[in-house]
Amino acid sequence: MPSNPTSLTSPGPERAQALADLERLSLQWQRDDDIFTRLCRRMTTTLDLQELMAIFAEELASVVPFDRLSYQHTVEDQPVDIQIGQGGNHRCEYGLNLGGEHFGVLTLYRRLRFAKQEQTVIEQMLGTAINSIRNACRYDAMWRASLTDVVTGIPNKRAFEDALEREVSLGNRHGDLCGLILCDLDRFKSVNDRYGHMTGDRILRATALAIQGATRSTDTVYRIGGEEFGIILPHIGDRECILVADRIRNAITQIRLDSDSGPVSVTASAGFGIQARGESAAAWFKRADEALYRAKADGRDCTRQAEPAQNTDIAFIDARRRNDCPHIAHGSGAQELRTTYALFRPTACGDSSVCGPDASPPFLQPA
Ligand SMILES: Nc1nc2c(ncn2[C@@H]2O[C@H](COP(=O)(O)OP(=O)(O)OP(=O)(O)O)[C@@H](O)[C@H]2O)c(=O)[nH]1
Repeated sequence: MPSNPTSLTSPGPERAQALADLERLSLQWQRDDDIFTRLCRRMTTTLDLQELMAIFAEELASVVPFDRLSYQHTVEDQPVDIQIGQGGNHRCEYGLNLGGEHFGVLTLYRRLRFAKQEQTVIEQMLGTAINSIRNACRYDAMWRASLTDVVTGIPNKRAFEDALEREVSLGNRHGDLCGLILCDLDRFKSVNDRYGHMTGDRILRATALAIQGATRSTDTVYRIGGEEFGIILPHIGDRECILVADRIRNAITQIRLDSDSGPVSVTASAGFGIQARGESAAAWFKRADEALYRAKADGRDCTRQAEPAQNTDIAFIDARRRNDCPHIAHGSGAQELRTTYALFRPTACGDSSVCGPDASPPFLQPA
């Protein structure tokens, strides 16, 4: 520390001395690499709990070896379970609390019992890390809340859109196609009008549960509108998808709620479509939505299948070819592919089996 910080602002030789002290201090700080300072610096570089625990484990292992670190917590009703390393039958367990709030349980395992001195260092390191762990837990809670519907507690429209995009990328890359069911309660406005909004909310919650109960654990259910639900179903074909859509509608029809104005029940309409190769998320959703619209127009309480996708098979073939051809090296989705193909076509590599003139899909026109 400068011997007297106020001399930094006073003219004369005292200021020169204070500046020299300050410079020494800053150099010393930059050189300081004790374990606690380093841990503190590294723990502020991320808000991701998994990364944070990896940093903590790495720094701790450099002073107190251990076989396994386990961190368990519940954020927004969802379990967080991080495991680093394996083995060890002795354990030290720490409940992480700060300002009266709980931020999970961290447990260290080892074949050899932890000595008292080691426990002291572990506790000091946890004391250094706890603020960063708290910040990461809060960030995680906010992030999860932004993807969760407040009425039903299931993932919301934003989560649905992310998931649909993810499925489209996976489907186009691996050819493993998914089903999409859109399910909408019938004349829900009249339920609200007749039984009240609170009962309407209870119906929405019961619907979410009914859909989850009628689908596999690998399927995901989202509330994507007022009384509209989206269900993404991996590894499914047309025939199975219609059965699931009807099973969902049947489960919704079974819902019975008591209210001041008598028992409440609802029906639902559904539209579904299997993702087509090369199809964009927006186009896939639009097909399923049009099918739902037809189900409503056909009198409700029924399921309708989406029309087949347009041209996407050819676009998918082109996507495969694009990967093989160094001249056609970017873009994704059928729409973009057409442009990409048209732009890059004139400079194609000349290998006719990959991108020669004979292989040109008929709908692709030069830009
Ligand atoms: N209770 C409750 N109602 C909601 C919520 N969000 C939207 N709604 C209601 O859902 C109803 C949707 O009405 P409409 O879009 O006319 O559709 P509908 O009455 O179900 O008719 P169809 O879909 O054509 O069968 C409206 O009354 C909205 O107020 C919610 O979070 N809770």
